[in-house]
Amino acid sequence: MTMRLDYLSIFPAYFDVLDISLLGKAAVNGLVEVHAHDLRDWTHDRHRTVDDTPCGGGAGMVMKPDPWGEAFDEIIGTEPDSSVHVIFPSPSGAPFTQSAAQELSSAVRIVFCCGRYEGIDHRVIDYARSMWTVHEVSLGDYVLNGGEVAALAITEAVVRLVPGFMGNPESLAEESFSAGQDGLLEYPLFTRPVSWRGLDVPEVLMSGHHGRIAKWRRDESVRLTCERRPDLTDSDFGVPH
Ligand SMILES: COC(=O)COc1cccc(COC(=O)c2cn[nH]c2)c1
Repeated sequence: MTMRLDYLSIFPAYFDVLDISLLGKAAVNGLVEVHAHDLRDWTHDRHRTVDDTPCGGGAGMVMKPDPWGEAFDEIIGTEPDSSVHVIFPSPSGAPFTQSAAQELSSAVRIVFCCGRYEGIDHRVIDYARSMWTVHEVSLGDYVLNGGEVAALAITEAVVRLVPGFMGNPESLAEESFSAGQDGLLEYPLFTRPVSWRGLDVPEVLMSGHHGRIAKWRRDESVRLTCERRPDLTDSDFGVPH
């Protein structure tokens, strides 16, 4: 099953990068197909205008609804279809999580709508919700100039989970935030040389004692998670079970 990814943006060249890197292979072996579109192709004035001043006043500009609607008609269609996932990266979206990436990895079609300026006319989102499955998602509590970088990040998080994409699916199981890690942060990783610039690999990892190694890794994951991400620990988390 091929996953079709569409990107609507006034800077479609952001997505040229998807033709190389990890995604290039997926595109080549038919797992994923990528289509980037210039929103200005659906404007009709000489200046190819996509923005206007906000109703009710305020600073900055808002993206007009008309180009989005016409682009939707052509790219997605005019009939409702809940199997199409439309993603609006936005500072006011719901936090994007690994479980959201996991769910989206089984989608047949994902359309990324990259906002710029202060944002997109809200009726575009309302219209999209009446037609498709819409996700307004935030990557974090900071503001970017547009949704393109967020769309690339979400794409990578999703496509690497598509069955058949990753060479070694086992490596997915042990990552941070994956179920296999019980929602803990990943433990520190080491490889050869055993001694490097006066810094040594922890002895336990060279002991060949798998029970002790597993315990060291679990303890490190717990320590790191408590230190860096208290939000990920539930109330009695800190108490060893
Ligand atoms: C309905 O959606 C919109 O109107 C989106 O509008 C905008 C406006 C400016 C910037 C962005 C890009 O997203 C972020 O900055 C972002 C995402 N995660 N954390 C920061 C999107």
